Amino acid sequence: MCDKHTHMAKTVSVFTLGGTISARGGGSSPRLTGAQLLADTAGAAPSDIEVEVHDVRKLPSSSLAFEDVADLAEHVDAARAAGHGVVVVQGTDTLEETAFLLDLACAPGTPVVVTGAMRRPDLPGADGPANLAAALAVAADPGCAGLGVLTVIADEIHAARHVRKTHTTSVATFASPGAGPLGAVVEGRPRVLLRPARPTVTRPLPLRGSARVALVTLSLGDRGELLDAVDERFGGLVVAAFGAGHVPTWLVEPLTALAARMPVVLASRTGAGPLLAHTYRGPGSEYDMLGRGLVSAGTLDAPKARLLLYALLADGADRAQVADAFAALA
Ligand SMILES: NC(=O)C[C@H](N)C(=O)O
Repeated sequence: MCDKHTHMAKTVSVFTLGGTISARGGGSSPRLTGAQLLADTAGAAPSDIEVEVHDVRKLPSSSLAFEDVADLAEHVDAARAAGHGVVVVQGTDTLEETAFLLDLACAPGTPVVVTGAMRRPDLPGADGPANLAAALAVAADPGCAGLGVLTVIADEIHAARHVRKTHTTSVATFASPGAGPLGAVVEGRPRVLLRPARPTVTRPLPLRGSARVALVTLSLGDRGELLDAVDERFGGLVVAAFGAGHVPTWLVEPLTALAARMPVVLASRTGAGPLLAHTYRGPGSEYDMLGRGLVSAGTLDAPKARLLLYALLADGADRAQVADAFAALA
């Protein structure tokens, strides 16, 4: 339990990237700065910490790129090397992806928390100030270190590896289907109920290389035209397959051919639960496809599987290293 204020980190570094939390007027007025966001927490944040604010980007999170997160990871590493807790403030649309990339890229250290808001700061019931105050409380608490990168929204603490945006407008949009939250912020204090069984990666993966990884989500009647386009353009592929890892019989051969040329990761389009390994055995089943050289995404959803494959390939991983990294997370 990290529910005591007695061991607070003295300083928390806040890095802002943009998002709805700062989008006063929906983009018709200048974005709120990090300093303004902090002022709006109006005493709800812990009073016994120093906060350093750095406005790093001013973007909707749909326009964040790998380079932006690579820059951010360097800021985060530097802040943690100085012993600071870290809060990243950004849009919710890709919040889980930034959090997971930081989980892959940053060495273990002080707590790192990603937060944002669903309601603009000029709308009634704006959730940004409460989310930022709760995120600061978690980032300042050394008892919340060692949990991997976290998200804090609507008073829930989630692991980057499992959290997803699950609703277009609800302020309680973030959930960890199949895993559940790690804890909650109650009366301004973090309470951790669960700790991850293992770290997300054993070695931080730099995000500075480049790799092209496609994500193809299957749907009924897919004839495989997008798979044809993958071959020339990409160095890796994630297939978001049906259910527990199933593809149509007519895509078995095209996927097998692709898997002979590049790492192909088999994920589920359902967004929750593990990929199966041997429950179904017919053509196009998970057993069939994994036997044909596809790599199981395990419990990673398809977008996160794409990020892990990207980070591995950008780091120069070969096929065996890709398979090992996914197996280690399963
Ligand atoms: N709630 C939000 O922050 C959504 C916004 N479009 C973003 O991700 O930047």
